Amino acid sequence: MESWVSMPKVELHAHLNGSIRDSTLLELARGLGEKGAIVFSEVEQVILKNQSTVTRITKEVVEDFASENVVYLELRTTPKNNDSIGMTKRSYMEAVIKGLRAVTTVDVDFGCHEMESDASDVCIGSPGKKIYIRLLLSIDRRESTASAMETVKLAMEMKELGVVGIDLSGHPLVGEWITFLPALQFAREQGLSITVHCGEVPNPEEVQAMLDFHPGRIGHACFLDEEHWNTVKASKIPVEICLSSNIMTERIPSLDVHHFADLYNEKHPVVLCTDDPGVFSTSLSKEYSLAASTFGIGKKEMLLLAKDAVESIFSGEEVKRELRQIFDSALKEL
Ligand SMILES: CC(C)=CCNc1ncnc2c1ncn2[C@@H]1O[C@H](COP(=O)(O)O)[C@@H](O)[C@H]1O
Ligand SMILES: [Zn+2]
Repeated sequence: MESWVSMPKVELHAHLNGSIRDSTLLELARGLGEKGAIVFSEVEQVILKNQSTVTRITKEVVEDFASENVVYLELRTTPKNNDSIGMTKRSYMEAVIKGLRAVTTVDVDFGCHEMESDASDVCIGSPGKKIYIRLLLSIDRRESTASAMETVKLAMEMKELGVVGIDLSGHPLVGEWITFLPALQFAREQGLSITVHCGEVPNPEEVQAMLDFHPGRIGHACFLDEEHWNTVKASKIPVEICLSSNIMTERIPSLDVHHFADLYNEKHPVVLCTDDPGVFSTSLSKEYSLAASTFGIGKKEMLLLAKDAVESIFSGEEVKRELRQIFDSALKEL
């Protein structure tokens, strides 16, 4: 395990509230009583209680990813309104940003070089270990077009704080693509990148509509037919691969039939990700270890796979260049 932990890695598909530390989740969930299995809706209620919890969770999630040598993290979260406690989508996101600023174990770069003012306040920490954090704001499939649009507008206003894109997630059986399309189109026009949870359940019409939109990346891609795959491959849309998530949610019956193998063999851009490390008791290092042992991939090839993920990030050329250097030095040390 140790070599997978020490290997530099890029994480592009992690939901903030699916990444809560077990110990923190237990502490927060204690109030839920002895109910056994913890379900998202209940956890969400606990999280929604106050913004200092959001700040704490964010700080810990970033520190946990940094501790396993994730050097670039695109963290996604759904901005939430909760009238009863005076939480707005904006104040929720402010609590997230506060959490990024509270990180102490590692230097956090969240795009502060793009800040027009107050740069010294944003760029904190001491020289040494560094993690790039960029944010994706998620639209939940339960949301209306207006609510989705509100999230996109918030994302635009937060570009200077490291927001680089929009994600579409939530229960795959809820909501219609047509509801989210106007907001996603608007996001693209405004220069935001887009990733969508695509084909988590069989829904060929929606998968086709998503691919016609040509998102910057797609997540999961468990239920794509041959024609869909031809489109994905021809247009080189990178696929966020979440092995443990797909197995534990029974989207894929077993790892040996997972589409990762075909995509990897065809040199299609794939990025290993955790999805919800807290929910699926995993980590990015564990996902690397799992992929290596299941598909018989050696250390060097895994490091090259991690390096290739750099080409699929939503940050610009400057960040990519710096990340490539990190991987090149790691490759030299192998
Ligand atoms: C059953 C399960 C966990 C499946 C994993 N696959 C997923 N598919 C779609 N949306 C998801 C998934 N995991 C997390 N999310 C989204 O991420 C949210 C939690 O993170 P956040 O509150 O956005 O910070 C969930 O409420 C849900 O909207
Ligand atoms: Zn996901």
